[in-house]
Amino acid sequence: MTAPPVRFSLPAPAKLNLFLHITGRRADGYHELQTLFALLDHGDTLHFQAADELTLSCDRPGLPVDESNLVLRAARLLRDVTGTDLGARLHLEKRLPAGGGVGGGSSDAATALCGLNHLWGLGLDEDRLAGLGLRLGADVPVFVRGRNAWAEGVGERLQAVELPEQWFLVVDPGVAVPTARIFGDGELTRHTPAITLPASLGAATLERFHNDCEAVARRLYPAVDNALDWLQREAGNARMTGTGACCFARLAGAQAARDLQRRLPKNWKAFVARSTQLSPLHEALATLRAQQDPGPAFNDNAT
Ligand SMILES: C[C@](O)(CO)[C@H](O)COP(=O)(O)OP(=O)(O)OC[C@H]1O[C@@H](n2ccc(N)nc2=O)[C@H](O)[C@@H]1O
Ligand SMILES: Nc1ncnc2c1ncn2[C@@H]1O[C@H](COP(=O)(O)OP(=O)(O)OP(=O)(O)O)[C@@H](O)[C@H]1O
Repeated sequence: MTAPPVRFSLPAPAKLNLFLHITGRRADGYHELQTLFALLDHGDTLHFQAADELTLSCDRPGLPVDESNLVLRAARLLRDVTGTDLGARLHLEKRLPAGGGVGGGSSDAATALCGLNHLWGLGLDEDRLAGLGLRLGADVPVFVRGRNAWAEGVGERLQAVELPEQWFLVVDPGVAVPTARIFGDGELTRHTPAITLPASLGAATLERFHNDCEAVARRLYPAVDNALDWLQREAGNARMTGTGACCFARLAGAQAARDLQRRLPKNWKAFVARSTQLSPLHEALATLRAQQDPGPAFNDNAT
């Protein structure tokens, strides 16, 4: 009799950049940033199953499942650095918009790294996984670490922060914004003065900060311009995340966010999400590990 195949599913949550300041540009062209990452309770799901081969499928037609997909790139990287030849059948349930600034591809990559580390029993620690993640993209480490974070450098210098639980309506303007297109634009503001991490990260503080990529994205993508204008009119505090395209507003609670979602103009897409202290990925990983933990040894001397 053969053992049942090992399988499990893990979330790949979205992020928002609550603000994003560009403070300079390095000699290699990469931009120096200061940003605040909030992890959300909404995202993709990656399904894992032990297998001889390494394969990926996805429920969203059009999203490549070849070597360009960050999930497979993460898996190959893990195989290369550890020398393992184990395989996995991976299936990606895609909810997040690609090129949406909510970190979809990066989060999928982080979930692949953490999930395969577990499936293959590699035992790599968080620092090692975050280091591998950075080789795949600037946004991958924050998802590997799984905490809301203040980020500096090109986004790789992370400091975990406590954020108040907040509800958001995130509008997807339906356009994919290539990150490099925004960072390559001649009109991008690259000299916002550096700030120190504010002592309080409540709504009033955050409203003093902005996203330097917004002006360029508004100019290049009218759908982003419309989404920001609508959110600002309806809710105030409208902001774009990352290099776009998604835009969001902070609402007083779940009900207020859902009410606003119902008032969206026809054919617009949006999702309601809550920021979480610990990434849903890490909660799920802890549950997986607990299921495998045999528990404390039986004590023969107990009365
Ligand atoms: C804008 C953010 O989303 C903020 O969270 C990230 O910094 C972008 O992270 P990402 O999508 O993982 O970006 P990467 O795949 O690393 O980089 C895509 C391209 O964006 C440009 N890029 C990226 C990050 C950065 N700090 N400066 C840059 O100039 C580079 O041209 C790079 O080739
Ligand atoms: N698993 C994946 N999911 C989505 N896009 C992927 C994936 N793997 C590779 N890509 C490619 O990455 C590009 C950007 O996708 P992604 O969803 O990460 O953008 P983003 O949300 O703007 O990211 P960020 O917020 O990190 O800038 C797309 O052009 C897509 O083809």
